[in-house]
Amino acid sequence: MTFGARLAAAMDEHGPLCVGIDPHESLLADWGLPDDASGLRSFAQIVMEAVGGRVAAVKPQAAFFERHGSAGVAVLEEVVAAGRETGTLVIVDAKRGDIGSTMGAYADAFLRDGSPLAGDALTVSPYLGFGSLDPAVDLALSSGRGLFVLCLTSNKEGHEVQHARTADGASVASLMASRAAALNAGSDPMGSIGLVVGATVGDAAERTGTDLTAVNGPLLAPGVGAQGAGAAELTAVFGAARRQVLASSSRGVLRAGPDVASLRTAALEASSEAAAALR
Ligand SMILES: O=C(O)c1cc(=O)[nH]c(=O)n1[C@@H]1O[C@H](COP(=O)(O)O)[C@@H](O)[C@H]1O
Repeated sequence: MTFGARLAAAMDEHGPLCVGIDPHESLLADWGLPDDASGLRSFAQIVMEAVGGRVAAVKPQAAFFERHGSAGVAVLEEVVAAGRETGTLVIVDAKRGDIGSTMGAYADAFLRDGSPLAGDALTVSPYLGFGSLDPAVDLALSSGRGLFVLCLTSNKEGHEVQHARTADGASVASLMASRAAALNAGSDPMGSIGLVVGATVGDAAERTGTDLTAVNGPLLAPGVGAQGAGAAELTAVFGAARRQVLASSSRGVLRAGPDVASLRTAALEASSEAAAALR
């Protein structure tokens, strides 16, 4: 089964929410955990116990694991394995992007069957040119995995690049979206090459001429919760494309920990809110 089909089924079953696993130093402290690999492991285990099998997806943010060195990367591998065991899709948020030949090695690490870091999808940056992602696109599609390509990001600096216009007047963001659309053409219920479009971006899709409905792929929408976006923003930003959206919240949910039951309640509430906003 393709990633697009598996994600559509998971969203139907659990609601359109991805819980971000971002073990910030401050969250580890709030949870009474040490800022080392053992604290990271406890944090990740608590999150997976709370939400594994109950939300559509989780999104471990690689940097928070990498900052603990190889022992932290081992915990990221454990999160990938826990997702597989609980039937929860894992989007590894590593935002990789490089020249094609090196991109092949990143693809091998994050998208190859049998690699311990290969979840169900990977976030990638197309700002070395969308074509530089080809090795990742090829391996994702041939292994039943997916990609989320940065398109309109939630940070305030993103417009410098993403809203810029090329010589023929098209915005960079709209070009990224049309490249994803071409890869997803004809897929049912949706393709496996998604985009990242922040829930905080307001009317950026319209202003940049980015046709999100035409993408026919999943739209990962971070920015829910801690960055200020809620139900109203999800509805306004995505409009007719809202059925493709996987809303993503990290700190907004994680703040409810470390109690497993409270964390689970926060995740399920966020999932219901996203479902209502995106219905
Ligand atoms: O690709 C992402 O996930 C991402 C893209 C984007 O445009 N904005 C964004 O915040 N993210 C990630 O989503 C998460 C947001 O975390 P919270 O603000 O705590 O919900 C972080 O892991 C970010 O790296």
